[in-house]
Amino acid sequence: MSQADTGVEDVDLLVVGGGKGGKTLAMDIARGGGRVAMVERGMIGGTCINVACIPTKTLVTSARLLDSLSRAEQVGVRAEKPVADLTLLREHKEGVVAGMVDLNHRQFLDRGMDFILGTARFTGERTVRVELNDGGTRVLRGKDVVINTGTVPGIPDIPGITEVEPLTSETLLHLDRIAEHLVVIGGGYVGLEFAQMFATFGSRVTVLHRGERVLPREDPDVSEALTGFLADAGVRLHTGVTITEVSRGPSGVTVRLGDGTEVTGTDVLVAVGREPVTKNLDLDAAGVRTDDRGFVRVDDRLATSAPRTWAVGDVAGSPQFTHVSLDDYRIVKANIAGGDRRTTGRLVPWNLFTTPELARVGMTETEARAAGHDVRIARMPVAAIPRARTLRDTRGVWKAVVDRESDRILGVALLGPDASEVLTVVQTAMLTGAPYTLLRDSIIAHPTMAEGLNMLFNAWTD
Ligand SMILES: Cc1cc2nc3c(=O)[nH]c(=O)nc-3n(C[C@H](O)[C@H](O)[C@H](O)COP(=O)(O)OP(=O)(O)OC[C@H]3O[C@@H](n4cnc5c(N)ncnc54)[C@H](O)[C@@H]3O)c2cc1C
Ligand SMILES: NC(=O)c1ccc[n+]([C@@H]2O[C@H](COP(=O)([O-])OP(=O)(O)OC[C@H]3O[C@@H](n4cnc5c(N)ncnc54)[C@H](O)[C@@H]3O)[C@@H](O)[C@H]2O)c1
Repeated sequence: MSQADTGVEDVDLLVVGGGKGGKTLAMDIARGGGRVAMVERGMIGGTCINVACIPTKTLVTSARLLDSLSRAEQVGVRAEKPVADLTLLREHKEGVVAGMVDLNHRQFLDRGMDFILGTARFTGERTVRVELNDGGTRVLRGKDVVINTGTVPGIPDIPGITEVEPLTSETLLHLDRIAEHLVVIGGGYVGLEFAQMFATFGSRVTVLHRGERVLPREDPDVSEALTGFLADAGVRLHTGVTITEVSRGPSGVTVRLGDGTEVTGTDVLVAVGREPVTKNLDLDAAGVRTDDRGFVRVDDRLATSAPRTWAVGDVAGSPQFTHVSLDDYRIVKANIAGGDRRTTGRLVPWNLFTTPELARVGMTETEARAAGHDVRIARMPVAAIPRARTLRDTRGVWKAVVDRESDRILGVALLGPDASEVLTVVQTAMLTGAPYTLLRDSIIAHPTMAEGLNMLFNAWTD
């Protein structure tokens, strides 16, 4: 690393914030011999492994085991009164997270990057000043700079909300207690995953959702099917609500609704979306423009308004999934090297890790019809799949949307056990442009959940 008289350290690549896309790029370029500095303010490995995907899915494993044990006798096993144990749950979650953080840290050092724990702030084009966590400052300038500072939980503008100090997806993971009655504001990904998990752990759970139905981007039949399974798990869902005020009293937190009714819980979780981490970055100094919500403005090459300054992941307004941040890395890596890779038209799968889980890729029926496709719809209960019978878990429904003219698969919604694994098979077929008949007519091993694809693409509703 070169250090001129000015005290500015020059590097080939400067990564600001160590999220999925940024850390992967930093490791890659450092391994190839480039001079790389990555600044991270505290979470080694980023949001996903510390306070988001990994801890939540680690706890989903616990909730699913409890769910399976509640049905143990159906599979010939007696399991006396299984319960969630707070201390063990915490140890389980912290063990998995610590293992991944440690692995990430060792990889950062092994690949030869300068991994800097501190908070970065721009002072000029492609230049940051870093307040080091252990004291002192450094100033770094990159030939290329990648902004990957992520998002944090948003707090809704509801009177009284700050005063009641609501839980967020991050603080709930401290697991100091299993709430007696958890009131969840927002029925999106975060709200629904936590709601079902805590209902299974033994909490009373009430979800208060603004829209007329949860997961409004999904077809109504799919979100209704999911809602039914949440109700079976004990989640009470109120849709179409307006929250007018929140206050804390002797019996807990009271949420007042627009129709005059009240819901009082021991704890309240806000899960109304996430905000970009750009406020204290002084992006103006770098010539980087943001949109009206604070996300970094990028073009479809993930270039910002400043030269050789890129943004990846949540902060760039990309769909908020770790695998998308990873794909942003592929795009920026190619473009830094002079290529022309773009985000336009990429096929993004995602999964909601409820039980059963919802796996999605491509268009919904509603979206496909709105886009002018003449569609065929295939729909099948999971109970039709032999593997589901052997699992004694026949909850769910699979749906496919196919273009009638070309036979190409436009999208699927798979609600059921192991749906997230089966999804990749469909996604791969879609990426190849194959007709649906590929999945209908391939030999798929029996008895697997994927075998259901042979059946789904024969289950036309019209
Ligand atoms: C509860 C929950 C569950 C989720 N589950 C899933 C899931 O199952 N699957 C999935 O694909 N996605 C999931 N997500 C979404 C996923 O976590 C995010 O999309 C992903 O983490 C975004 O990564 P990123 O690369 O944008 O940056 P992040 O991982 O957010 O990293 C940004 C980093 O920048 C650092 N930083 C910020 N400002 C500065 C600064 N000034 N100086 C230095 N460092 C800074 C932060 O400390 C942070 O480590 C979940 C999200 C939540 C909240
Ligand atoms: N399994 C996964 O991949 C996973 C899991 C969790 C989070 N995530 C990512 O994180 C993102 C953020 O998740 P999220 O659930 O916080 O946001 P979200 O945008 O998915 O859902 C928030 C919901 O809260 C509702 N809402 C907003 N304000 C409200 C209010 N005042 N009262 C009641 N309801 C209100 C909105 O209508 C919205 O549907 C997700 O969109 C997703 O990309 C992914």
